[in-house]
Amino acid sequence: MEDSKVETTPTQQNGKLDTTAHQNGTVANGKPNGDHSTDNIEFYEIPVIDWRLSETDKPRFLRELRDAMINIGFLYLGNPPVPKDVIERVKEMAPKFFSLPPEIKDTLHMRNSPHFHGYLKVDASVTNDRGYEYTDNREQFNYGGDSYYKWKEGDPEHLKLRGEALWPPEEDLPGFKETMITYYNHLEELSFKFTRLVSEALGLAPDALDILFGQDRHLLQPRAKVMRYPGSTIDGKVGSGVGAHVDGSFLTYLLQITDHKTLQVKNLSGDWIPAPPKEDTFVINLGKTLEKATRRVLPATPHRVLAPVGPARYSLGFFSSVGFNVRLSDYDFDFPQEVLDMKIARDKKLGVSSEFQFREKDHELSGDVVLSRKLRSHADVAQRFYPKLFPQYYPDGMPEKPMTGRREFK
Ligand SMILES: O=C(O)CCC(=O)C(=O)O
Ligand SMILES: [Fe+2]
Repeated sequence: MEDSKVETTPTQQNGKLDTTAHQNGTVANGKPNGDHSTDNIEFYEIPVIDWRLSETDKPRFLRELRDAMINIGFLYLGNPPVPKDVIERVKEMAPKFFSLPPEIKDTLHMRNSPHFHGYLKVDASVTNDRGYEYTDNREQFNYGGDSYYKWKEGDPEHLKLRGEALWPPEEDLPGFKETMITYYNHLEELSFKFTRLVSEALGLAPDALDILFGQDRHLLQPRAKVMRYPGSTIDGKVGSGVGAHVDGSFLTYLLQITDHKTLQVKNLSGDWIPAPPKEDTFVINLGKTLEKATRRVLPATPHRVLAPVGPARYSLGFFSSVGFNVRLSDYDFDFPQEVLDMKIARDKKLGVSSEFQFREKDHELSGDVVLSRKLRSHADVAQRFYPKLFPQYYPDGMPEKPMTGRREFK
């Protein structure tokens, strides 16, 4: 989506990839040579915040969380409260999806899901990132939980967004559905707990942000996605897994399944920093929905994945989001001056204005905003399941080629 695309300005140290290191499955460390500031703003490493501190030393946990969120936008959550065996099982199971025969994956294609769940093939879109032409390259399996609102005639169209995922037949991948849903349920639980800590870290009451979720968990829009990035070079160029983007989510919880060090995040100084997998952690990043809900106290952070050269990389994302009926512009949280001062200091250092302006669509129901992004990205689903809306989005009919070059918003 256009508004998730990231304009990048080449700088000396982020201008070129170290392709030698990349061949080995690693990328150049974004650190410039020589001295550099290690303060929170020009960060060169993403902090690990240990979940256990939230029980043993909560003030420290909240302070670390606040600093990471306001000044960085990315963090590792160490020792998250998800049973280790659940994580081990999902790491083993998730990649198996992609070894299913192509005809089975085809029956599970997203074009068969009114809820935008299911399989998407390698996307050959090209992202023009920093003047380099990268070819995006990944397969995905999108899914949701097993409890959801059931759409009925007369309901708003956006309520169709949440519904049953497309699962492979049990005999073809025994245990897959159960493993993926168990993981999803744990992540959903974590996302509620973690959001309360985010609220406290920002100096609000623990339940202040809950209002964005409403009362009914069936009317929320979280999603999960398993990703496979095949090793690639195209015409001698380094391939891209997914080009620079920010997530549309509230918060994203990422499990890096393989050892590749090809996830990179962009720091506030404009440098690309590696976010390598770390044992017993999730990478957490802030999405555009949270950025808007906090009027950019918490900015969404650009990131990208380079394609590995060699064995495929696998990852699993959980994207939390707000209720269908929430209008982001309705909320103006009362942050303490200390937090606002941090935001102002950050913006000053970055040379950007601290003024925040909503766009027109932020006054719409969040369900409609999300549906609109999805319809734009998936003309085939729009045509089949949203015939009333299709002509509005595609006045010239079905586009000849699938939409490419778009970054999908979760
Ligand atoms: O695969 C990853 O590590 C990150 C994927 C990502 O950024 C996304 O799907 O939004
Ligand atoms: Fe992302």
